[in-house]
Amino acid sequence: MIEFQAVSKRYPDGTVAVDELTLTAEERQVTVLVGPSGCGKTTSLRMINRMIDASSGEIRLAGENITDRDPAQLRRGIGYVIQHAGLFPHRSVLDNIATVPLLTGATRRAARARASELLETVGLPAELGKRYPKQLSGGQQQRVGVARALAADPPVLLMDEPFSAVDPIVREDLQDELLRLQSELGKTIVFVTHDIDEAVKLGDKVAVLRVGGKLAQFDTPAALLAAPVDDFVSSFIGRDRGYRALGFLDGQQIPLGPVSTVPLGIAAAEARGKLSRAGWAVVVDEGNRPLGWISSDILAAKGDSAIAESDLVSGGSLYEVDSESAGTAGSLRNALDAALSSPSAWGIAVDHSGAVVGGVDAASVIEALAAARRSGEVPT
Ligand SMILES: Nc1ncnc2c1ncn2[C@@H]1O[C@H](COP(=O)(O)OP(=O)(O)OP(=O)(O)O)[C@@H](O)[C@H]1O
Repeated sequence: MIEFQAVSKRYPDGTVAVDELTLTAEERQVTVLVGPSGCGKTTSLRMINRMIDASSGEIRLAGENITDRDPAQLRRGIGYVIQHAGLFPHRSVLDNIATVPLLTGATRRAARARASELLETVGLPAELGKRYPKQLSGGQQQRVGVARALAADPPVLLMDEPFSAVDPIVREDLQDELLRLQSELGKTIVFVTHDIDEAVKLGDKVAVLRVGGKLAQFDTPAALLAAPVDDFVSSFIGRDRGYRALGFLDGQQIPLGPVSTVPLGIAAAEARGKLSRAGWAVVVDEGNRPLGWISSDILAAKGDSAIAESDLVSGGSLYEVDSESAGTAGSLRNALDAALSSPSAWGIAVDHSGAVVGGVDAASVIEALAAARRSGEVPT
């Protein structure tokens, strides 16, 4: 656990970068510091490993004031990942990852073995170990940066805009990977970003800072989206917050309705009798997994021939009712998106094997939201 108690940082030129910051980053959780440029995020992060010393206040790590610790020894328990990975350009990937174990007395062989293991942990193929950083993509370099920070198995990980320099798709992959890693490793992570979407996706708790280094709000992502404390926070959170807040509400209370399904290859005449009242059916494979939609109009044009894949209208997103993956799967947002993106306006609900278990429409998602509000599950 990392506790900031009334911590301030005033630089020699008089700039107050952090002003009386008080917050606790809980053990084994991801705490995100987010806010506009210059609000003191990096300064706050670097005070934790004493790359910057606070001007006043106290930071306690596992109950101990960090100023009582030797900075070098303190940093051995704290991994640090930065934008552009900060890799040594003239060392191979494996040697980059092995840096800290070598410094702390591991043999070359043990350090390299640990480095290979970590390459796999962060999802990189072993053969990349021999390359130099510039021979990797930006996303791969960031993964190596994470592996290097994990090499000494530190309980605490500080991450300063680690994914900002990569394109949005790679960035999402890296975020998903971090969530997966975190569910296995359970580090105490403090993560800095200026991107509110990244903050609410990754954070167990999110601290929104305003310029001048003042804490505006410290809350769970769900509470932040549902009830921003003031205009600054709500404008920083931005558009669509009502929709994004649905991502934190479990869809389990939505009643699933029946969905008409027909197997691929069935004769059009037979399928006609199985359409829903609105004139649609989901075509499924032998595992009852959805392949696409068929409508009365399409069937009318088919006469008596069998339904082929080329006849299908592609479906929208799927509502994954019992997904264990990180992210918004299984949430009201997932359900609403499935309904809104479906050609029939009826979202397909699937189980963990991808098989159809029912359908969901937008109205029942809205009703589930209203029920969550009545029960106080949604902060107001
Ligand atoms: N060494 C320094 N001397 C004087 N002022 C500094 C110094 N380092 C940072 N600052 C100022 O302190 C404030 C906070 O800087 P910091 O880098 O912590 O912000 P940040 O929120 O991480 O910003 P960004 O998102 O742009 O990286 C800014 O006004 C910055 O200009």
